[in-house]
Amino acid sequence: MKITVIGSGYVGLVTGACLADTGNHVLCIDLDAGKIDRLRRGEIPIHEPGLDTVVARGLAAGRLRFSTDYAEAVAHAAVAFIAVGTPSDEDGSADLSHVLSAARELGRRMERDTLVIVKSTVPVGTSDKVRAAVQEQLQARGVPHKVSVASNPEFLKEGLAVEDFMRPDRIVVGTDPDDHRAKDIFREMYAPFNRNHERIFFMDVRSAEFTKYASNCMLAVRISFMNELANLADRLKVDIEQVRRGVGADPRIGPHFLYAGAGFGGSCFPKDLRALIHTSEESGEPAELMRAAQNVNLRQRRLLGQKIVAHFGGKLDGRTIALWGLAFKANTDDVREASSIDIIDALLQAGARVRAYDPAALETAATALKGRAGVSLVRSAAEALEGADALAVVTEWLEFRSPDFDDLARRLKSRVLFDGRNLYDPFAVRRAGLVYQGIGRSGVGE
Ligand SMILES: NC(=O)C1=CN([C@@H]2O[C@H](COP(=O)(O)OP(=O)(O)OC[C@H]3O[C@@H](n4cnc5c(N)ncnc54)[C@H](O)[C@@H]3O)[C@@H](O)[C@H]2O)C=CC1
Ligand SMILES: O=C(O)[C@H]1O[C@H](OP(=O)(O)OP(=O)(O)OC[C@H]2O[C@@H](n3ccc(=O)[nH]c3=O)[C@H](O)[C@@H]2O)[C@H](O)[C@@H](O)[C@@H]1O
Repeated sequence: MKITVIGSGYVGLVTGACLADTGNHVLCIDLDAGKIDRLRRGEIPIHEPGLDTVVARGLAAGRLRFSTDYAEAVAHAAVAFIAVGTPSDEDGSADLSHVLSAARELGRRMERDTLVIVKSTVPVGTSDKVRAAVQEQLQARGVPHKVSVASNPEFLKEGLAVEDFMRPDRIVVGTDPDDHRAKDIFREMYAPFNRNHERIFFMDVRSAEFTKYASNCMLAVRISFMNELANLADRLKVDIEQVRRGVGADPRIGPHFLYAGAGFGGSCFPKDLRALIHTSEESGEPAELMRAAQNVNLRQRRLLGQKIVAHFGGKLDGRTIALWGLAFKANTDDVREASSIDIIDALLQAGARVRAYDPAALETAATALKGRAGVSLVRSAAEALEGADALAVVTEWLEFRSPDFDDLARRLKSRVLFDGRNLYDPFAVRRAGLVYQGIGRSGVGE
């Protein structure tokens, strides 16, 4: 099948590369000429495990191509994904300008009936706006082509994007109920990923759009709930990690996504929560749970910084804090809405100097932290510890999982370890002579 993908970021690039890998001829386009130049050379502009191999295979086979040209995109295929960004607008709603601009560009050039698939995360009703935007252009040109619009939200996780796309737990597809041609295209396109033919959930377009927000917001609420329990556990001298295992053993609850920590970040949970709250309140429905989840998270992102400041009696003048992890989670270079930024701000405000290291996010963090004096971004975990009083671990990268605690105790002047992701055994840390502070673990081994 010939497929065009508009927007070559985390979602568009993974979608295009994986669909090329299963034999389709895919053209990915983007407005960012620098990004497209790098992709043409086989360079991957984001850190995403395994993506380089899939892109290289597609380029070598001639099934994956990159362009900045909408005319080429439209000429290439009668199936076009829109996978551009939908950032938060000032009022929290999803900014649809990129999506609608892509739709207009398509409409300006379409020369045949086309299926437009909205993959970006968009509020209920957006597919209708996309259809209207395309049709308006077609009418202006006086051409009779038919546009069919489907919703196919993406559920991949950064850091596991290729794996998630190749082995999805579900493929949600919203079409007009009688759009059999669109459904056939989806069945054919997703056949290689649709294990046992059980993975595609066809539904109406509005329900598909809503399913995406419902999923992300459900997970966000779950994490905030665990964080709230963790903060209570801290006061009650309970170990939230033992509680997590006990709670997660109930199959009605399940063990995944129950990790308390320094709060959730990234380009999606915070943004999608804001967007659904906006939709909810605009529709006259109070979004009480979602607002609470949002507030808990804003507090949680600041918590580790506050714990550090409190440990040193409210002032960090002359202190240096080592930070391991800047990305919002492991296996990505993404620092959008990462807790590390809130923590760094709290530390700087209290007068500290920060030495921060991340295996993949140094470049993105340098941009995000521009203008903040007092932060040094360093090239290794060991370098971050130089002259440091305490260590704060913010991202759960594999290379931070088993440090030599005796060595840490020798290097850290004040011998304190703040574990923002509950990675360590507090007994082992304390045996090495370090003070241990996790999230919801004050009762362990004291
Ligand atoms: N990042 C993630 O893990 C996931 C993101 N999503 C959703 O997918 C959408 C895209 O997200 P990301 O891939 O993370 O964004 P991104 O920011 O990495 O990529 C978006 C790309 O679209 C390009 N672009 C913007 N306007 C354009 C236009 N008019 N024509 C052509 N290209 C254009 C940008 O230059 C950029 O390269 C968002 O709605 C997001 O909520 C959904 C699931 C997972
Ligand atoms: O719409 C999206 O963009 C994507 O958003 C999330 O994926 P992602 O943001 O890549 O990362 P997650 O693994 O979900 O983690 C999000 C945040 O929650 C935090 N988290 C996660 C799990 C947990 O138990 N506790 C916890 O604090 C992570 O540290 C991270 O900051 C969803 O998991 C994907 O299904 C969805 O497609």
